[in-house]
Amino acid sequence: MSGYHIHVQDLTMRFGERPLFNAPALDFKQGDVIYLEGDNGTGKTTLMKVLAGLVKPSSGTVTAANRQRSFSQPNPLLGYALYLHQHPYLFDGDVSYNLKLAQRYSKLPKAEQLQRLDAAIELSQLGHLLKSGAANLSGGERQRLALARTWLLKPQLLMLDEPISNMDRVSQQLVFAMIGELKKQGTGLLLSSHQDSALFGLCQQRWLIESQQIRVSEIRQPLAAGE
Ligand SMILES: Nc1ncnc2c1ncn2[C@@H]1O[C@H](COP(=O)(O)OP(=O)(O)OP(=O)(O)O)[C@@H](O)[C@H]1O
Repeated sequence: MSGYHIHVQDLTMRFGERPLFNAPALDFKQGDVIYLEGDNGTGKTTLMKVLAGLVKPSSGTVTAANRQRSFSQPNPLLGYALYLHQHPYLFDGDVSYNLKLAQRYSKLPKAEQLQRLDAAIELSQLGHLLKSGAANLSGGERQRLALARTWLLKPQLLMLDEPISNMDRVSQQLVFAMIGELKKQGTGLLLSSHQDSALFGLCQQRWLIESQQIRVSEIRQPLAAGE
């Protein structure tokens, strides 16, 4: 396997006696844009946490390509695919502080970091709120800030949990545009939703959790004019 690639084999997940889902095989890699669909409580968040290495599956293997277990990194999945929670955690302090703190974790060259910071502020339309306390932001603004922070890191694999749920149209459009830009940059994206969403139009594959099975299917998008 070359590039970033998570491979899942013979996965089962249950909590106590209660089965949640199983999947014979799943692949999530750079360039993939996957729509993860399922009703409330079917296990979308849990699956993302399994792929992020935050939750151990009941059985099966989850492998991160080219990532070795080591003394300093006993769990090769941690930090491999970024996972953005539906209710993201923000740090005390203003918007600018939250962005700068994220930038510290960037491994990109300085010039690219600064370019991405400008782009993140522009795309998330947070320029007028840079000095506002993160705690005072609206729900949509919080989501935009969380995605802007993630954007700074230029992730190879990114999982977004219900990224446009409970947002007004303006925030939805901004987040949609940011996700579209990440797609153009080749970031592998796994986007969860419990309802029909405009995000479906960006995706090439669907993982549907239904009847405790994860079913994979290809999505054939209509060709845009000129294609
Ligand atoms: N640590 C846990 N222990 C026991 N049960 C859990 C645990 N985590 C999640 N669950 C249960 O597993 C089920 C799936 O939860 P999960 O959050 O993954 O679903 P979801 O598809 O993301 O739901 P939603 O669309 O409502 O966000 C839920 O019934 C939840 O209560």
